Amino acid sequence: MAAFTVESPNVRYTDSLIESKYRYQTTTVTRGVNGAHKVVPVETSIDFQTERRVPRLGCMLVGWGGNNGSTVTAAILANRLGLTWNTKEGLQKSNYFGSITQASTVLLGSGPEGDVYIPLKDLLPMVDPNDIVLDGWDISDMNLADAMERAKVLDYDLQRQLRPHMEHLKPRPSIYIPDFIAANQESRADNVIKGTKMEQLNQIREDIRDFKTKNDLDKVIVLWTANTERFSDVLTGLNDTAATLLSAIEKNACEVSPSTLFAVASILEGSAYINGSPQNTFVPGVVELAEQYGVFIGGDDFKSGQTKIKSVLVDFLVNAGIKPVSIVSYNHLGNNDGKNLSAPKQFRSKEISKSNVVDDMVESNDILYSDGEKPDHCVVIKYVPYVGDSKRAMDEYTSEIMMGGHNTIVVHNTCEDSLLASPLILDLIILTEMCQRIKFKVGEDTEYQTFHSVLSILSYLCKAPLVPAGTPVINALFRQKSCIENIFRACVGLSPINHMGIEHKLSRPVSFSPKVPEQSSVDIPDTKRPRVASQDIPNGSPIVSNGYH
Ligand SMILES: NC(=O)c1ccc[n+]([C@@H]2O[C@H](COP(=O)([O-])OP(=O)(O)OC[C@H]3O[C@@H](n4cnc5c(N)ncnc54)[C@H](O)[C@@H]3O)[C@@H](O)[C@H]2O)c1
Ligand SMILES: O=P([O-])([O-])O[C@@H]1[C@@H](O)[C@H](O)[C@@H](O)[C@H](O)[C@@H]1O
Repeated sequence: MAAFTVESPNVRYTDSLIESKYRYQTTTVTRGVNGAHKVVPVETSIDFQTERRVPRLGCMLVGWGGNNGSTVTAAILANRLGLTWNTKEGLQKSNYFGSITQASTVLLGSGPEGDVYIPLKDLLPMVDPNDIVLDGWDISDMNLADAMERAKVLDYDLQRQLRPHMEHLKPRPSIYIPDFIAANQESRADNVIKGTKMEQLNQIREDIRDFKTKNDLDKVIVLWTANTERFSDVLTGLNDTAATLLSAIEKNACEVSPSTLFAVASILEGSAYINGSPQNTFVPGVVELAEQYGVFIGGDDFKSGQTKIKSVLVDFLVNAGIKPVSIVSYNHLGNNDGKNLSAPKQFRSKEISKSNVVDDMVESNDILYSDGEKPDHCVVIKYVPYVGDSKRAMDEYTSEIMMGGHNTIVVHNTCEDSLLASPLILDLIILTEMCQRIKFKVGEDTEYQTFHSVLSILSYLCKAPLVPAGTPVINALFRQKSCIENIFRACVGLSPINHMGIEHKLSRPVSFSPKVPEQSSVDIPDTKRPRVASQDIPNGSPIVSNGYH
């Protein structure tokens, strides 16, 4: 049963669709000749159409046998089986903490009983992670039970219960080109596809088809969680267009990376492709191919830990009128990801994706920063085997405050790297699939369209968000979350949450609910009834409650 239904003349539910007629309001700003801004409020009608049927979804992970791949597989199985396990702190239950779709709530609206929150996953009909069918590739042939043990992420008592469910899961052979990942990975590569690039591409395509047919799936999404590659050169005639890239693959050109081959194979099979690592898989030829085939691509690099905090903290500082001038971020970790990143070219890919994350916030404030001015920003990662997957992140933020003062904030974070990334993998898959079922018709347009192939709504989950050419890159975390929430709200005909709360700020109460029917328009199960603020009284005139009254 749906968690709520919207009663509005602008929203229609059919057996297969949710249709909403929406007024989209934006503001266009241009700079006039005299330098003053000209500001025009713009309103456009948008008809949204969302397919209600949740498909049978499969996901293929590239790097399935790695720490992230084995951990997310274990987490899905443990949740599906409802497993509990003993730890020194007591009994632990399976959960999906860290996933915005599964473990975060959104404000639906307010009513006589106060604010009502529901899980993000209930805003629209989304795939349940427990139902995702998994498969994948790895250059290491280790089965998933052994891979989970190798990863040393999950408690022993949980591993013990999961082993029989994971032993039979074996990654398919993958594409290994030693030049793209660190030389220290070579000993893992015992499960590789031989042949030319064209033959390798065809094998991956065949694998996707095979997985889809054998599991009777409606859709497959492919996600790269394999090792970080070095950046590829982008060259005219090699990978600058879809045609040159396909021809380069036919000619077995060296500079086509394994991840680019996976992306091309997915696109040709009509499967969305997501890049959880920092390398430039999405060379211009891949982007053009995705546009030609109308397939979603998204990335780059999971925004899991230190960078996520940075995209909150710097947003807060700059929006508070405080000027960050030096950001120094140090990391050490001892998992295989850390080992791979100890090689300079692979580290460089990560350094690039971790470094641009404050750009939009800095550029938004020309009181604090002059044109082109940026804070010093230094990113260091060191491999320390002993700490395993338990990543240490240390950050120092130094800012200028009023009248020449300085404010230094130091953050120390210790956390299992793969338990941060696994819920992001789920969100990326679930949100991508959800977006595949949304269509919209803008203004006078007579035909429905889908989102652009470059699925920038995934920015929340990515360190270096990939966006359609010419559109803004947003890194600030709460702007990114609002984007997801408000687009999904629009699909069910609800206006964006604007936090104005005018109804609570009036000196003379007036009714704000002329269209709300007698019975609440929102059907909420009793367990989800909101807590009622004690100061709420029926006639709408609020009692001041600030701790003194
Ligand atoms: N854990 C996090 O918080 C986090 C955050 C952002 C990005 N990432 C990125 O996610 C990726 C995976 O991280 P991890 O900790 O699982 O690393 P990992 O080294 O444990 O796993 C990667 C797996 O990929 C396999 N592999 C390498 N090249 C391959 C290829 N061409 N085809 C198929 N398999 C291949 C390896 O054998 C390994 O099993 C890394 O690139 C990492 O930088 C992780
Ligand atoms: O998400 P985050 O903590 O900023 O970044 C992390 C890096 O700092 C870490 O060194 C790396 O191994 C992880 O894969 C991840 O990219």
